[in-house]
Amino acid sequence: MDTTLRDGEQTPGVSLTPEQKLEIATALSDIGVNVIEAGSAIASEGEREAIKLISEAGLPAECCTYSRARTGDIDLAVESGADSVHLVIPVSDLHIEKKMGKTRDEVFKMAMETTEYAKERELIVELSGEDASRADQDFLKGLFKAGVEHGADRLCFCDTVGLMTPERVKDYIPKLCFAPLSIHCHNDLGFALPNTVAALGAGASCAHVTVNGLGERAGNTSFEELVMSLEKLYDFRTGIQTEKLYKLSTLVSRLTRVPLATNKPIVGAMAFTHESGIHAHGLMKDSGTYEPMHPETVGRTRRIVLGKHSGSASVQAALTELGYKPNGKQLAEIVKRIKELGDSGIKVSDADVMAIADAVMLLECRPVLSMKQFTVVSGNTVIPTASVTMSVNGEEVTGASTGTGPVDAALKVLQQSVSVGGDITLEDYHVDAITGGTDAVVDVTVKLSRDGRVITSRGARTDIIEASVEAVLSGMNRLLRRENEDRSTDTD
Ligand SMILES: CC(=O)SCCNC(=O)CCNC(=O)[C@H](O)C(C)(C)COP(=O)(O)OP(=O)(O)OC[C@H]1O[C@@H](n2cnc3c(N)ncnc32)[C@H](O)[C@@H]1OP(=O)(O)O
Ligand SMILES: CC(=O)C(=O)O
Repeated sequence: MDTTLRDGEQTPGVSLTPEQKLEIATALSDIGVNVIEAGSAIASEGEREAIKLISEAGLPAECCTYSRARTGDIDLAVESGADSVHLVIPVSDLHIEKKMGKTRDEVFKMAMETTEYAKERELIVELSGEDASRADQDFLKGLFKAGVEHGADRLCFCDTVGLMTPERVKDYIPKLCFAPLSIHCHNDLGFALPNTVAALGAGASCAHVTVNGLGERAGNTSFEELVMSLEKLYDFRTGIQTEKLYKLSTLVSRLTRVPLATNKPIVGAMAFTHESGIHAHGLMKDSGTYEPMHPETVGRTRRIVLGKHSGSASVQAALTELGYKPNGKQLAEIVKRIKELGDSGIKVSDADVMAIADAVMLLECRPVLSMKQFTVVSGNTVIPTASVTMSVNGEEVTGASTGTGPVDAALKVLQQSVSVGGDITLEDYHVDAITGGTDAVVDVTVKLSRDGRVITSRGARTDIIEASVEAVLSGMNRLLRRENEDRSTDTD
């Protein structure tokens, strides 16, 4: 039973429209879920509309609604067209006495009467013990046994605040299977998945799950984690089309506006993403070296991202994927710059890699100019001034210039110092911070022209002045190289 639309929607702040619920229910049914708990008919008009929409959609999955042990709730379940009720009755003394202000006998009677009431209205009844993990197990056993005698089709053991252990589950569950038994676990201590697996191993035949592990507080047993654990670790065929898991997860994340933790198993952004050079190198030889399952099994693809832990194999692979064919020297420089970015605490994005590769590979095109050093002085009491020492066709050239700001000064000194460049004009200058934040990689794009020839080039560095210098130098080199190529053509 998937309860994303009921317990999952009880995640504080989550609220779905009837249409959104139908969209999720359709995806749940399509992936192979048997029972969909669509909501709580008692909760609101919108809930009833959603349950109605889902129950009338003709989905193969059973449409269930949460119901308290109250006839009014059951009436609304009938009105909304649900096939079944998840009929919940508190069973621990804490809940019976403190929350309900009743006795065990009174809740026992409520459970029996409402079970009969629901059965008379032809609903499938899953009689559920709330806070069953803290209940007197003999009382629970008696209530479940009698519930089945009063017509309950299924039973459910709720670990309402996530206090079970797999050991206790194995002890409790076999004694309660008077009818098909469900297990409903919460993840307050991170035990929802192991407790659910233990219950299924101990005789429970149905698991309550939510997509992305949504649900009250720390959530419920995660749908995708349970399915893949059963398939992978227990070699159990769940009947779920696992290759649709990621699509379902992203749909739910988008509609509920609950982002996924990046390290969430199966569906988190990092679940099939690798940065370490040793891992990437191993994966390229055999993906089993560092992946427990093929990403395609759950509808995902592998990603190799680059950072300070990268090695040349992964950088080469990423560049090939991005359409670059660097030579050995260029590759080494790109790896070096990627590691430099990583060392400065920066997450290296694809855009960063492209910008770096563009810059490195353009700079390597038979440079006429190369920078030996540049210095920029700036502040609120000085005129921005830049000085450079460059190699121009193998000769050392130095120069200095002022400007309206440090970037302006740096670009002016480049233009003025390169006599071989002559009247190269800076037509356009554009800055993008690729990753955001003050420590981002700055991507500078410049448009340079000379004698009617216009080219654009880029520089990418964490330092805006360095990026600007790199972009202009790269552009100048391309302009001058073309000019040389033209000259040699003329000579020929
Ligand atoms: C562990 C779980 O996830 S349980 C499911 C939680 N889901 C929800 O709460 C669904 C959304 N809830 C709601 O919309 C509202 O709480 C409603 C419509 C159900 C009830 O609203 P109200 O009538 O204003 O009651 P309120 O929410 O203040 O208190 C809950 C009432 O339900 C009673 N109750 C709680 N659980 C049960 C139960 N399983 N069976 C019968 N009665 C119950 C409480 O004793 C209390 O009764 P009281 O008002 O007579 O004291
Ligand atoms: C019923 C339910 O959602 C619980 O006990 O957690």
